Amino acid sequence: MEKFKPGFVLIDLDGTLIDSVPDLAYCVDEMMKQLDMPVRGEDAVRDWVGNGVQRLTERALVNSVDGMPDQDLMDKAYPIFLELYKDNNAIRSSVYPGVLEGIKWMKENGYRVGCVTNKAEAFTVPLLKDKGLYDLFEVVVSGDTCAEKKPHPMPLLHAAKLMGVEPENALMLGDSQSDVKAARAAGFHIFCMTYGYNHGEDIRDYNPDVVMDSFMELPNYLVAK
Ligand SMILES: O=C(O)COP(=O)(O)O
Ligand SMILES: [Mg+2]
Repeated sequence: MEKFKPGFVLIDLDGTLIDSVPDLAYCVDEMMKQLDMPVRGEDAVRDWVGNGVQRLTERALVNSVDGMPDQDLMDKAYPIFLELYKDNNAIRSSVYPGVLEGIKWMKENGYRVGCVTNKAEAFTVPLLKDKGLYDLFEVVVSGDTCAEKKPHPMPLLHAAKLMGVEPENALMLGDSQSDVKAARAAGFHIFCMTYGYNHGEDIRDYNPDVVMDSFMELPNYLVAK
């Protein structure tokens, strides 16, 4: 692929910037204990992340990526999860190796960067701040910023509009099929990370433009200053 210089780079959070599963799994399992139900563990939770905390709670309750719990159970469980995650969203989570270096390289080379996530804003902002990432982004679009979440293109188009950049001139960095679908529908270029969460599937099967093992590989595809 020929190197290019997008006018804007929009980066996914969970599974791309930050390994947030340890905190999410802790909260899922504490919730399950409070409900007198079996704990689910990190491996299961890793396959369920990517569609927001409400969908994660539903999946934990039914112990499957598909299906819906009874509304009564959900009404009991979801406030428990939210309360737990409020105090446990940046404790066990960590920034992936290479992320800071990659973003620093982009900024040194004149790139403008933003963050887009399906995580609700009440959790997104404190997590990015705790990990020292928040100030790197010109725009942060959370799961409840727009009427639709990824895989819908709306959050990406919203970010591009705020930045005054045409979608065809924008690049998304993500980890999941929702990122690929949202980027394709919005007209963004899309690079994906191999290390993230994609419901247990290989992200290569979703044909992003580029697949990378680390943000350190960005200079292989993006033009330097
Ligand atoms: O599922 C979530 O809460 C967020 O996931 P995302 O940051 O990968 O969009
Ligand atoms: Mg993700």
